[in-house]
Amino acid sequence: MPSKARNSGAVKFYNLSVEERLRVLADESGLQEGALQAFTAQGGLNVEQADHMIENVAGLHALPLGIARNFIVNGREVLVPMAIEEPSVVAGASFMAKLARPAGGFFTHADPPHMIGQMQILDTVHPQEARLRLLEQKERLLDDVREIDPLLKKLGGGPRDLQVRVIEDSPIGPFLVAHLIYDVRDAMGANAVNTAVERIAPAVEAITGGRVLLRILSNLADQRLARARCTIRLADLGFDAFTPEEVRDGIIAAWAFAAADPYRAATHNKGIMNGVDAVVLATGNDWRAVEAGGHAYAARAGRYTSLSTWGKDAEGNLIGTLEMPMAVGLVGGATKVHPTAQAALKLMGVQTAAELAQIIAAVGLAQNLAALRALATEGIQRGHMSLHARQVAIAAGAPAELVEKLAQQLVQEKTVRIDRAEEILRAWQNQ
Ligand SMILES: CC(C)(COP(=O)([O-])OP(=O)([O-])OC[C@H]1O[C@@H](n2cnc3c(N)ncnc32)[C@H](O)[C@@H]1OP(=O)([O-])[O-])[C@@H](O)C(=O)NCCC(=O)NCCSC(=O)C[C@@](C)(O)CC(=O)[O-]
Ligand SMILES: NC(=O)C1=CN([C@@H]2O[C@H](COP(=O)(O)OP(=O)(O)OC[C@H]3O[C@@H](n4cnc5c(N)ncnc54)[C@H](OP(=O)(O)O)[C@@H]3O)[C@@H](O)[C@H]2O)C=CC1
Repeated sequence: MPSKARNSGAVKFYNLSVEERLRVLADESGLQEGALQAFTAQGGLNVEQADHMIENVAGLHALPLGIARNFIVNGREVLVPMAIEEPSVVAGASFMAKLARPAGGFFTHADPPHMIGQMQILDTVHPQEARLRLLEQKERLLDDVREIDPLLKKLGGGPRDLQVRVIEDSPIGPFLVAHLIYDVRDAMGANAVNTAVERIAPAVEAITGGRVLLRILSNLADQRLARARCTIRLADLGFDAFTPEEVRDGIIAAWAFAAADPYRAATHNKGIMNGVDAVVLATGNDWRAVEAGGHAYAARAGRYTSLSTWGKDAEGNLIGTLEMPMAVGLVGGATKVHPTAQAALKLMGVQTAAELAQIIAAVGLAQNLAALRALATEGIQRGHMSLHARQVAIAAGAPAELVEKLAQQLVQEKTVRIDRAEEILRAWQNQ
């Protein structure tokens, strides 16, 4: 069901209580009363459910779930759930989505959900000849794979290609690698792919005369890229004493640093992953898989670099792009089991895994912009630390009724430090 969210920037959402926010979200998304119950402590994952998810369960580990506002993705208003412990990320994403709105928000698309299953083929007498034998039998092998999963076949998924290459230089000498390209539809796809490569391995051994050792999905899902772009009008970039041109050119120079230097690129991409991981996590998807894929893709040319690009268009507006592997699903893993993940998907109103992947790319790009805009102007600490101050106040032992007051005091003093927070608390208690 598509989300009916109206212009989510119209409400000062962050000034509401948690209960009021839930009511606003239900109203904006057109969901039934109670559909977002899973966002509350009473309605989320319980220990009994958790006990069936992993091993040796001893309890639950909760994270804050915030909602990024103002996102327009391909013309549609989207409310974006983000599970993250770090202050200023949700605010930064919401702010940049607001800046992107006048030029239409985010424009995204994604490749078909093609995942790669790898087979490592050892002990062939002549790897190059074995490669050709395998390619000659490609259609027969793909036909065999097609029959493994009738549901996926019915849904329009299944095998798409078999690619074979020889790795000439490895610590154990040359060997053959086959990639089964598999359309996993709305799944992340690890299980379907792993099943398929394990099933066809004996046939691969018979054809090549070799021994198939590893049969496993590759997390470098470079056949399943998600892409997002946005334009920020020059006029909307001015900020404090900084002219729009200074902000734009600062952002471009900050990106150039990441494009050219891996030490900076790691931090730059961490900023992108602040947004990406938070949505991946909120929807019950495997963030290790997305992280591994993203960083491997960033190093694909043999040198680790930025996942995004920033530049200017003919009118001088700022333009940003992000392209990265996005292996996320709507059906498998924890997405179907975790009640909060189910509610998060409903709130976004996504129908396909590809649609979810595109929203995640948009959030990654917005998050990158938030960090670059702050870094290239006032620095990261003012915006970040003023929101971080509440966490420092809690860590210093402030009771709930004093958290906000203490945080404000720390920000005012420009000393967001736990020792100072403890000192202030002691002074208040002795009054
Ligand atoms: C934090 C802001 C947004 C403040 O920015 P500001 O200028 O103080 O904000 P504002 O009060 O003018 O409000 C502007 C908009 O921000 C949002 N906003 C504002 N306050 C809130 C709030 N309390 N709760 C929710 N949303 C908030 C909201 O959308 C609001 O619009 P409105 O709704 O009022 O029309 C800005 O300073 C910012 O974007 N900073 C960067 C945040 C960031 O990148 N955090 C990541 C943590 S640092 C890191 O891990 C990565 C890094 C930095 O190393 C990556 C890298 O190096 O590239
Ligand atoms: N390297 C990695 O990243 C690895 C990750 N994992 C884990 O794998 C999990 C994700 O695996 P995944 O295979 O997605 O999950 P599942 O196997 O749980 O779910 C996918 C299955 O759901 C069924 N299905 C129902 N409807 C659809 C639909 N519309 N589109 C596609 N499939 C549908 C299909 O199974 P059927 O046809 O059989 O009913 C499909 O194979 C994650 O938990 C991840 O952590 C595991 C191993 C390695």
